[in-house]
Amino acid sequence: MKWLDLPLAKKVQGTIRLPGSKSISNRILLLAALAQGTTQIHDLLASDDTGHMLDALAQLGVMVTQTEKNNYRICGINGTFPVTDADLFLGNAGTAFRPLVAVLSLMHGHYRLSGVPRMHERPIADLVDALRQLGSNINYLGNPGFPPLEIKPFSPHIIGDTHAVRVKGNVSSQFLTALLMALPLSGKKSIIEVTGTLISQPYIELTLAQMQHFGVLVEHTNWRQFVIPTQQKYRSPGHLSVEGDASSASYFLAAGAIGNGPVKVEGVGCNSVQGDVRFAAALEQMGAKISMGENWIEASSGNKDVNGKFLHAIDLDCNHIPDAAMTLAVIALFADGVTMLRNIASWRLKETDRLAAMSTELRKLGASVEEGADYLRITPPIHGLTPHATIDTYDDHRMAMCFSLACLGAPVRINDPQCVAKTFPDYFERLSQLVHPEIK
Ligand SMILES: O=C(O)C1=C[C@@H](OP(=O)(O)O)[C@@H](O)[C@H](O)C1
Ligand SMILES: C=C(OP(=O)(O)O)C(=O)O
Repeated sequence: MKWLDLPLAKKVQGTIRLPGSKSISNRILLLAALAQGTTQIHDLLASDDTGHMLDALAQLGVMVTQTEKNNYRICGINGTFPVTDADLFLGNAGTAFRPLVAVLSLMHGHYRLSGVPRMHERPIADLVDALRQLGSNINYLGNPGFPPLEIKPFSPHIIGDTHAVRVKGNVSSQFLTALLMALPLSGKKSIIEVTGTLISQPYIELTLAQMQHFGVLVEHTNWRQFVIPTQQKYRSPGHLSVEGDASSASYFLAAGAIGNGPVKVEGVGCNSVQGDVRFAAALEQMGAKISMGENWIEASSGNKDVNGKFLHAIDLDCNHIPDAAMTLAVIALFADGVTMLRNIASWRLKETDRLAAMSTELRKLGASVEEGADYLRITPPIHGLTPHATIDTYDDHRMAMCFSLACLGAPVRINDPQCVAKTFPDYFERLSQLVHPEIK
């Protein structure tokens, strides 16, 4: 489908069972593959990003069995992949590409890793530089600093019993995640020092929590220095269930807050390990009514102000919720004033340059947008959203999902809606179960 026309919607109400978290799914797939023992995974996300991880693991010789629609059995390889020569295509999945580079670079095989053209524009030098300190043998096959990559057998630089490595934290937290997940394979004590400011920190907490499920404990000092004690091995916990995706929850919660609601999402709640649950707090700050249980969150509109607006503008540092912050940018169209979203420079390096894309598309709906190096300042249109805007999505699932919310203010056309397959293939079907077009 080349585009999807969404009619103006007025009533938004209902309950959605969320698909599994992308970030948890890809982490536990890799850890289950590396572990000793067999892991049964329940509620895995079915999407392009997890499909790439599953295919790569199968190519590397891991026994992967789908036991039910979203359930898998993974037979762990206890530290060494059986296949020592492979070409892996990983699409645009950062959560597959970066950890696999780190893990494979500590093994004794020949591997080539590539992705879609955009993946070849997403930087990886900070991770490669860190791995080279250990003796990894990685070459750039295209532009220096970017995928595709060739990995040759590991020849350790460090003869002693401690690996010490420095990694930059200010471009993507996925580089630190990749090192953390890979280094226990060495069996040595590892010390990782983060240089520069660590961005997207909740994703590191998520990494440590998943490693802990597989029996590896990491100590850290103020998120600057991480120590993996010697002789820790990944061991299967037997069974694991994947939480619902907190970033995917943001679109439905936003719909509830803009369009009366209530909208309830199930699968994620106050006990979640995902940083993006804190999107709910931002929404509450904007005036939405939020309630939460252990495994659910519900959002509905608060009280209208004198101008008939439910939602207040906010000024927020969004570094801790880089993905869900995109949803806030579209909610800003419905707020009573100027919204500032700060500290989001990493947006430029994701599925597209999200700062540029977001500014361009918000303007099509009538907003005035100031695009800074690391912020967006969004002034909503005074007289409602411009109807019948055609929104480009830049092969970015989150652009498509965020801008679907515009239909709560005006009819809108979403180009190339199928890009949601990266993390949420049936997003639009699920949305249509909640959002009811205005009946004339
Ligand atoms: O580790 C992860 O699962 C992720 C980390 C974040 O990336 P950055 O660390 O590059 O901000 C986030 O945007 C991405 O969707 C998933
Ligand atoms: C940045 C994202 O993906 P990736 O895991 O490919 O970095 C995202 O899902 O918003």
